This record gives sequence, C-alpha cells and structure tokens, in this order.
Amino acid sequence: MAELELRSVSAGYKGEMVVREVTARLPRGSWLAIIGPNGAGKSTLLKAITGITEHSGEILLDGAPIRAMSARERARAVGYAPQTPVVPEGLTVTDYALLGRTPHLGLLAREGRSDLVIVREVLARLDLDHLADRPLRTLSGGERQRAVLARVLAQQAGLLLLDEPTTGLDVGHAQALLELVDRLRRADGTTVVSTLHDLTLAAQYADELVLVDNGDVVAVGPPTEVLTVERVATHYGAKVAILAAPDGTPVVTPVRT
Ligand SMILES: Nc1ncnc2c1ncn2[C@@H]1O[C@H](COP(=O)(O)OP(=O)(O)OP(=O)(O)O)[C@@H](O)[C@H]1O
Repeated sequence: MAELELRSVSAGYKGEMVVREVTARLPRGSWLAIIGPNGAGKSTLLKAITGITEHSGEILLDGAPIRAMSARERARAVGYAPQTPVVPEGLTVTDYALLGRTPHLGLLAREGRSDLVIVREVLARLDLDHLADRPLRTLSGGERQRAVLARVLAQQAGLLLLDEPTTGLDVGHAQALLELVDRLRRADGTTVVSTLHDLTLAAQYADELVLVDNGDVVAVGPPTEVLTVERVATHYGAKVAILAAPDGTPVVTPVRT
C-alpha cells in the first residue's frame, strides 16, 4: 500500500501550468479531497499523478519518483477513475471490471478464477451483481459510473485516484460507494485522493482538504478548518451556511437571500 508525497507539483498542458506548487504528504490509508470551483485545476492535478499530464516538481510513491515507474508498474500501483471515462461499448459489466485485473496478469495470461472472485465481490458491493452480464451500453448513467469504479476497485491498487466519483449517483449509491472506499483504506491501507464537488461529502470522508482556486492552493487542512462561510463565498461565489452533522463534521448547505 502506498504513501504519496507531492513536492511543489505544478501541472498543465503544453507547457502552461494550470495548477501550481502543490505540496502534500499522504500517509498510507489517508484520504485527501481536492476541492475548488470549476476549472480550478483539480482534475489536472489527479491526471499529473497518473502520468497523463505533464508535471514539474516531485511526485513520490513510497519514496520513489512516479515518473521513473514503467507503465505496468504504475498500472499496478495507481487506480484512476476519470471524470468522464470512455468505456468500451461491446463489453459486459463483468468483462469490463475484469480489465482492472490486467496489470496483475503475466504476459499473454488470461484472467483466472481468483480474478473473477475479486470482480464478483466488487460488483456485489457496488450493487451491480444483478447487472453483471449486461452490456455496458445498456446501463443507466449512474450504473455505468459504478461499473467504472468497479474496474478501478478490482485493480486493488495501493493508491486510488477518484475524479468526482459520485457524479450521477443517487444519495444511497453515492454513500455506499464512499463507504466502500473508506473501508478499503481502513482495512487495507489504500491511500485515496479524490476530487469532490459535494463539500459535505468531502468533509465526511476525507482527513484533509486541499482547496484550489484558479490553479493555486488557497487552503489545506482538516475539513473543519478549511470549510468556512467566508472561504466558500470567496472561492465559489456561493452563499452557504455551515452546520454540524450529528458526528460533528461540517454540513455545507446553500442559503438563499
Ligand atoms: N487537455 C487540456 N488542454 C488544455 N487545457 C486544459 C485541458 N484540460 C483542462 N484544461 C484547462 O485547465 C484548467 C483546469 O482544468 P481542470 O479540468 O483541471 O479543472 P477542474 O478543477 O477539474 O474543473 P471541474 O470542476 O470543472 O471539473 C481549465 O482552465 C481547463 O480549461
């Protein structure tokens, strides 16, 4: 399982850095949520960790620079669920989730029984077992989103990068998914970095929040410190109230004037 360190990481496209100077240290089993308004640079930062976008600075996984890892090593170590995944239409849900096992197979090897057991368990936990044999193209938006997460969870990587994992999910399935990820990190020490627009969910599940605005980190720390009425107004242009859930975590709710 993985410890992740970002040292002055800037990332962007064609030499233009759209997110700058991010420094963070995530012990194994921790959960960092990257929050911020649309276009702030959240997805770009996640993509830099996967190696999809260029970066400067250092990204270290268990102390080793991620840019020195081979594609295969990286695929084993890092599971990434993009915000708008391209899914191969011809596959069934099971076949698609089995793709998550590919980095663990030997060259030319096919998935075996143990891979299928892992996939079946993940599908059951994501309430997809009844859809296991359905072609992906026949799924609803939320079901398809869960199938994408099933593939990533079947990968059993030590580092999970989840870009807006609850988009399109109803409140029950969103909660079930986040609870599953939370169990993984507590049981297996999986380290999680996610972007989340829902600030209440971010506060409930993440240990730390990084608030990014216009490419700059404007606040870092535990949810109760980062989430203030003033910050949400300044960086999102939103008027909110911050209440407390029964367990004391902040609940961010829009208010009308
Ligand atoms: N492939 C790309 N080439 C050039 N610029 C890009 C590319 N992808 C994103 N950008 C730009 O980089 C900036 C940050 O985008 P990014 O997708 O990281 O934002 P985000 O915080 O994830 O936004 P959202 O909440 O809307 O998903 C934006 O200005 C965006 O237009």
